[in-house]
Amino acid sequence: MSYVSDVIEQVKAKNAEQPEFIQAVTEVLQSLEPVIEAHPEYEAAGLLERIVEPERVIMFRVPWVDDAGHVQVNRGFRVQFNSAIGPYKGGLRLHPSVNLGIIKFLGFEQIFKNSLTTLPMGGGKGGCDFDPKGKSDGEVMRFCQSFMTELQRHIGADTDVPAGDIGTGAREIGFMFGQYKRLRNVFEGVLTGKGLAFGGSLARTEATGYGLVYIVDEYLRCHGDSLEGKTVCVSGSGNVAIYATQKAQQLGATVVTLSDSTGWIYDPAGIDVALVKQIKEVERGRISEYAARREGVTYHEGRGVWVTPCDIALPCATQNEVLIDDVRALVENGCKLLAEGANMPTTLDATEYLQANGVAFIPGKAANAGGVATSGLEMSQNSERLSWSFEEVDEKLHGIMVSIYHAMDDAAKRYGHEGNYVMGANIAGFEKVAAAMMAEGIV
Ligand SMILES: NC(=O)C1=CN([C@@H]2O[C@H](COP(=O)(O)OP(=O)(O)OC[C@H]3O[C@@H](n4cnc5c(N)ncnc54)[C@H](O)[C@@H]3O)[C@@H](O)[C@H]2O)C=CC1
Ligand SMILES: O=C(O)CCC(=O)C(=O)O
Repeated sequence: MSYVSDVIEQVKAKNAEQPEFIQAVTEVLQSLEPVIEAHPEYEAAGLLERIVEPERVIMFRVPWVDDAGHVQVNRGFRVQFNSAIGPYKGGLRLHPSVNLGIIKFLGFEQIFKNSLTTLPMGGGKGGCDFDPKGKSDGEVMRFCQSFMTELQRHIGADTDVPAGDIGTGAREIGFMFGQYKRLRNVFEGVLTGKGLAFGGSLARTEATGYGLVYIVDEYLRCHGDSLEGKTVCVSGSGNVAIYATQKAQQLGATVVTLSDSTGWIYDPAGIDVALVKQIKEVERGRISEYAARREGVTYHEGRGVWVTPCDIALPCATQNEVLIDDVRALVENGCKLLAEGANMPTTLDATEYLQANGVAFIPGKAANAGGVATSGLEMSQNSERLSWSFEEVDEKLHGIMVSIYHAMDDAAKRYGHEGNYVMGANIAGFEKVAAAMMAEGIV
């Protein structure tokens, strides 16, 4: 058995109840096989055994009182996965499905994604099985204060810098920042995605969605094509989905679908972004309301976005939302490119099917890295106590996405797998982390 297969088996045995973590590790390690073969010193240094084990896992009680006066208890997590190239960095997910395995998969992916940005950020992720949906602002505030009361002792601007993810937007980050400052008596860039009035960066809100479209645009440009006139399917209707839709349409594409956990909409005229923002960001309502308010739109219960014919698919909701039947439909309908806005939205078999059928596949750790890259730019602004203009941040974001495309494309070519961006992104992200871990000794 090869060193890589051996470590994958160890991870499966040790983490049998964490399927998403096993899935992420399997995908990354398998694609690193040629790099590991070229570097026998990695095995001697136990590099892979160390990289799949978080440096620290923190799990804690989050008690809070709801509006009816009842005590509620949730389970909070922070996985500080790898600090070889910088302070831990990664979002906080608030969703009832959150468990240790999901946070570990997200933290593991974050190591390589953050490395791809070229900025000095290690990998981490956290969250809680709390559901902000249907809660009052007061309940969300009391929850966030309780969550931060424990988390604050483990984080800091040079130690670990959390941010948003599913269920954690500007409101939640504001409440958490307020509690951190109150308990630690220090005003520092301990979180990113902050409001503009207290150290947030312009363009961080838009960054993940815009970055996704920038990398797609660079891929198309390098293949003599563009977004002009393309039909695009997007899933989700949160932060990433909204700004990916906006940028794709600004560059001449028509986005015809969006979804949430209850259903999806088809709008052949192209999504009205202002209406989605009103429903999702202001009213915190359901995507079904979009169909009720706009002519010519159909609403479907359940999942099903990927049966819609499109040139480009951008899954922007959650993990494992693109299954084998979905990709069969996409291929059948002539889809030419899938880029992951969400983290690991495509299952392993679906990914392989796309690659085998000539669909370009850009994995999340490259395609959605614009969010954390702009968080890195927010950290730089906080450190120098300055704020850059929207145009300046957006231009840097664009440059980073273009460089990620070429880093992943070059790495795939260097190892003889041109066009395999899963391999390219994993290898390019791994190389810097591996070099740092080797230099830092057995820690
Ligand atoms: N916000 C960010 O900067 C970044 C987010 N991501 C990833 O992008 C994805 C979306 O995150 P955000 O837009 O920030 O979250 P969000 O909370 O703003 O939106 C999430 C969207 O996904 C939908 N969704 C969640 N679970 C679902 C399910 N089981 N089935 C169908 N739809 C579901 C929600 O209804 C919502 O529309 C996640 O995978 C996240 O990890 C990745 C990089 C950065
Ligand atoms: O902006 C950040 O620090 C984290 C973004 C994130 O959670 C992600 O890239 O999945």
